[in-house]
Amino acid sequence: MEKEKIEVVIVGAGIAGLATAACLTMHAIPHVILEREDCIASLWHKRSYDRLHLHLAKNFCQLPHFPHPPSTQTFMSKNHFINYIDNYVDHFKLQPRLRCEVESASFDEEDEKWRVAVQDLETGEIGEYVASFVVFATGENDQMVVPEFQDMETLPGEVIHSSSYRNGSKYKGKDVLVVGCGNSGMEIALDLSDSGAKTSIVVRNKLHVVSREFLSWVMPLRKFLPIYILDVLLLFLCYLKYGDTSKYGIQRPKQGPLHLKETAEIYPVIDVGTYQKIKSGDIEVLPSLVSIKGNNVVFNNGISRQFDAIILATGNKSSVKEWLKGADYLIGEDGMSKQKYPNHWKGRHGLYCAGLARKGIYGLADDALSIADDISDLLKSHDAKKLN
Ligand SMILES: Cc1cc2nc3c(=O)[nH]c(=O)nc-3n(C[C@H](O)[C@H](O)[C@H](O)COP(=O)(O)OP(=O)(O)OC[C@H]3O[C@@H](n4cnc5c(N)ncnc54)[C@H](O)[C@@H]3O)c2cc1C
Ligand SMILES: NC(=O)C1=CN([C@@H]2O[C@H](COP(=O)(O)OP(=O)(O)OC[C@H]3O[C@@H](n4cnc5c(N)ncnc54)[C@H](OP(=O)(O)O)[C@@H]3O)[C@@H](O)[C@H]2O)C=CC1
Ligand SMILES: O=C(O)C(=O)Cc1c[nH]c2ccccc12
Repeated sequence: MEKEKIEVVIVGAGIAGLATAACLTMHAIPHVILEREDCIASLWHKRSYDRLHLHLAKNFCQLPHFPHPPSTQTFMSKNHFINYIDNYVDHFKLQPRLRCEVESASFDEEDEKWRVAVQDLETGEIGEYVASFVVFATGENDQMVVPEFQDMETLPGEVIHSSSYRNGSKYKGKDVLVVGCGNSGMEIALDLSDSGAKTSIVVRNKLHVVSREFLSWVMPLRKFLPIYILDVLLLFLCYLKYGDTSKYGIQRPKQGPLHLKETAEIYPVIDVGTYQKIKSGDIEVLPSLVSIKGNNVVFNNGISRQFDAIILATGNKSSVKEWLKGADYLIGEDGMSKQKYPNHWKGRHGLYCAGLARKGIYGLADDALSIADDISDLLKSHDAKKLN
């Protein structure tokens, strides 16, 4: 591949990258979207389980300039959302370059341009884009977090990460352990149990279980009421619904769910039926996993159990630090935006990040709008200077 000049390079054709491209299209700004996978929105197509429904109501889950029609269900299914993204791409005529991985990006002080090194994963060819602006939209969930447990390799059964789990059909009648009780682990445990697997889940820390409906009542009030009042309201409603969750091995943190989301970027667990199954004993809660010795999995309360399969629902992380160097002022150790919200999206010399502030879909939609507006303003002022 040759050297190619373009105004804006967008890294990642997830929804953040696509939204940014759509907003640039609205400003008629030339750009290219580079995507490592062979499809757009790879997280939704390839790295999520079948029964997934969005946790937030549809009005929090739409991309810029393309609202959901009134007929759309409140909590969209994964397939419905994928369909929406496909329509978005068609509507804005977006044409990402697939199977093209960005390997590095650096700013050339001399000609004040970004040099973005890419590899065509089909041909192995290396190429370069020269751009005035780079937007990285590589996601907060790009790489699996896989813990190493002592002697893990001695387990004869299957061990997979939650991103490879699709449904529970092959686990019927099997003993399955889910490690991790974030939103993925809790819903996968429910799915396994519904599919007839004998299901256990490791809960090693305190967490907030909140109802999806209650959260959707409280979310729109964020504009009018302080978080601590909303947390009191949400926890009161959850208490009426769930009672004291600590009786069943789930202790709530001292601080409220929305406060923790806001200050520590910890997502609450949105319950879609798992808690009832824990209460009824259909799903067993176990403490931290210590080691694996052949068939035996040992927990920190001393008990040891046997499992046919383990699903590691232990989360994901950003990968941007691997290829983007010299931007430590913008990206923290965790590969997420480091600058304070809402000014987290803009770096120096035309560098931007979209979707790395842990603000869900509507957060990345805001990022896309802000970034495209900013690039448009810069280009206009640049043109005005040239004319003067
Ligand atoms: C199972 C699951 C369910 C979720 N549900 C919700 C929800 O209901 N509501 C919500 O608000 N959020 C949800 N999230 C959070 C979710 O991460 C975001 O909403 C959204 O998908 C993020 O989009 P993104 O474009 O930022 O990242 P991604 O969708 O991860 O897209 C990033 C893209 O960049 C590509 N890429 C990465 N590095 C490179 C590189 N070097 N070169 C080229 N391409 C690269 C990747 O292949 C990927 O396609 C969910 C997350 C998970 C894991
Ligand atoms: N329907 C939807 O909208 C869905 C949305 N999501 C979103 O996707 C993102 C990723 O979620 P998810 O995949 O659940 O990842 P998370 O990072 O949210 O959760 C990971 C979980 O694994 C636990 N864990 C990590 N390491 C270990 C270990 N060694 N032993 C035991 N437990 C461990 C963590 O516990 P600890 O807290 O102790 O570290 C935590 O409970 C989130 O933003 C989530 O909200 C996910 C699924 C569905
Ligand atoms: O509003 C935010 O800060 C978000 O990140 C959106 C969001 C995604 N999942 C959630 C769960 C509870 C509260 C907000 C969110």
